[in-house]
Amino acid sequence: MIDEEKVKQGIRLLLEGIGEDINREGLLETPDRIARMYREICGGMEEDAGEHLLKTFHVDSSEMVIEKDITFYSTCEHHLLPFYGKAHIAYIPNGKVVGLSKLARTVEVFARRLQLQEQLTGQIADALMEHIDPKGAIVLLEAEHMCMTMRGIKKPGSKTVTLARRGAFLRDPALEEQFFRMLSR
Ligand SMILES: Nc1nc2c(ncn2[C@@H]2O[C@H](COP(=O)(O)OP(=O)(O)OP(=O)(O)O)[C@@H](O)[C@H]2O)c(=O)[nH]1
Ligand SMILES: [Zn+2]
Repeated sequence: MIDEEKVKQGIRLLLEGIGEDINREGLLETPDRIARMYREICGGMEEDAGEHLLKTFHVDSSEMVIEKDITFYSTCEHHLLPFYGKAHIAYIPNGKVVGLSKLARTVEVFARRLQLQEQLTGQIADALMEHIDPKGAIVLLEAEHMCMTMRGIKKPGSKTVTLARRGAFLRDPALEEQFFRMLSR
């Protein structure tokens, strides 16, 4: 549960820490605004992916389903700076599928937390395995980390690519190849 009062106190301290005047006009509402913003960008902490993956539809096919180019924004737990990019998800149904929007909702649940990209990728794949019980799932994330671009090493344009394979995607390299082929079409 996000404690907005604590976030506000923290932001006031941060502003004082960097030498700002917390009483100047432009900053008066900033602690309050940032507390509301954290409720949004860390809102996934209060959500369970299972709620979105509850409703399933029966299918006879066990052909791969891919949802690609899902834009996501997350926050790096080391620097509290954004990392953002595209998520590509595929799974092989085992008698049931979920509504397509629910794949993007699953990405949102885990992206709207303080994260590591590798962990975010794995959590999405694990949620699909747990709640849809597919034959396999694979998640590819490509993202730019602001902590790598606007500060520190300063490498704008560098992309971090992470992959999580589960079930049949671990056992059968041909499935992984099919996923990459379909992504690049
Ligand atoms: N593996 C991984 N590392 C990340 C992620 N986001 C940020 N990092 C890295 O976390 C590391 C933190 O390194 P530290 O040496 O503790 O922090 P730092 O002194 O700010 O490091 P620099 O960024 O190199 O200036 C950096 O190398 C970041 O690039 C992520 O999602 N996954
Ligand atoms: Zn970072």
